[in-house]
Amino acid sequence: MILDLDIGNTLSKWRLKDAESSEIRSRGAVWTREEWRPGADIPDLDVVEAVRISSVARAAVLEETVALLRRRVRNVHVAHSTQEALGVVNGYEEPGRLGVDRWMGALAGYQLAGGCCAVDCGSAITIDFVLPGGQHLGGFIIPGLRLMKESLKLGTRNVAIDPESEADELLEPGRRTVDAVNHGIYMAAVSAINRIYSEVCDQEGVALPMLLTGGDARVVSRGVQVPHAVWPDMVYGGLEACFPMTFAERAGKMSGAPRVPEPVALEKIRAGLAFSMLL
Ligand SMILES: Nc1ncnc2c1ncn2[C@@H]1O[C@H](COP(=O)(O)OP(=O)(O)O)[C@@H](O)[C@H]1O
Ligand SMILES: CC(C)(COP(=O)(O)O)[C@@H](O)C(=O)NCCC(=O)O
Ligand SMILES: [K+]
Repeated sequence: MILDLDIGNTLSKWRLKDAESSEIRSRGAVWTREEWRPGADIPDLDVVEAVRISSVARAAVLEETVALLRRRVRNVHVAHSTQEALGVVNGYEEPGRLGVDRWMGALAGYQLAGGCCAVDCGSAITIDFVLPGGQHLGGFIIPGLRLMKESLKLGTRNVAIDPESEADELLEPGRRTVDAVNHGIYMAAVSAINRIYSEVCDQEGVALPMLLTGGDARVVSRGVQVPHAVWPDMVYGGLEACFPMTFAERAGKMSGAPRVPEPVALEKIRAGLAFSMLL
């Protein structure tokens, strides 16, 4: 079995993948803050022959996790943000400082769609752009939904936005604190994503397919007007592309990859921008 780890600032997600069939056997998540201890809903390492890790947590957490795993597993691969990989050139002045989860998302998005806009709705919401030729432009970072809520200190932190609630419901003025907060942070997130996407596509003269991932992707997806696809395993896709092990991965196939969304015409994006400028 292959154990893939996506260690974020809130949750450490893991996924067990069958090395022969490429089938995903199980998955789970534990809070990143706590030590990464066996038994706490993580898989039995005896069945694991290789581990692939994307981590943005503190170096100490990663070192501890790698040390623990190396005692039990032969192959442990740790992903890093590099100057270039798989045809993508890192747009950061200091490539190593780009969050590894963002780099994994950019690589997976490029392998799937070529040029793309990769949005990861986690502790932070990150929005990255890769041009059709593989040039990563850098991106934008805004607080994630939970962080925005916590910053308000209005005691609404644990009241998540109901992923099943109607999108237009979230456009209504809130008549209770929790609704005022949830509608506000939802609009902040989706408005930023819609506008940033349009501005960058306008600047670069290309309409890019958008791929959405992260724990809040389902909620945010409902408000994103840009044609997009939700790919929960996009960060894992970057690990599969960087460290291909199964037959399917060697053929460039990434688990759970969605059909590439058809962007709207650039003219339409530009018209939308012009109109929003008039408001
Ligand atoms: N089981 C969960 N526990 C905590 N947050 C969750 C959970 N499921 C979804 N979320 C939402 O997803 C976000 C964390 O998503 P994730 O992409 O895992 O973050 P990160 O990669 O930054 O750790 C939280 O901000 C929260 O809004
Ligand atoms: C921006 C992030 C905190 C997002 O991480 P996440 O929301 O997945 O926990 C992470 O990508 C990170 O630590 N980046 C390093 C700084 C940068 O990308 O510029
Ligand atoms: K993430």
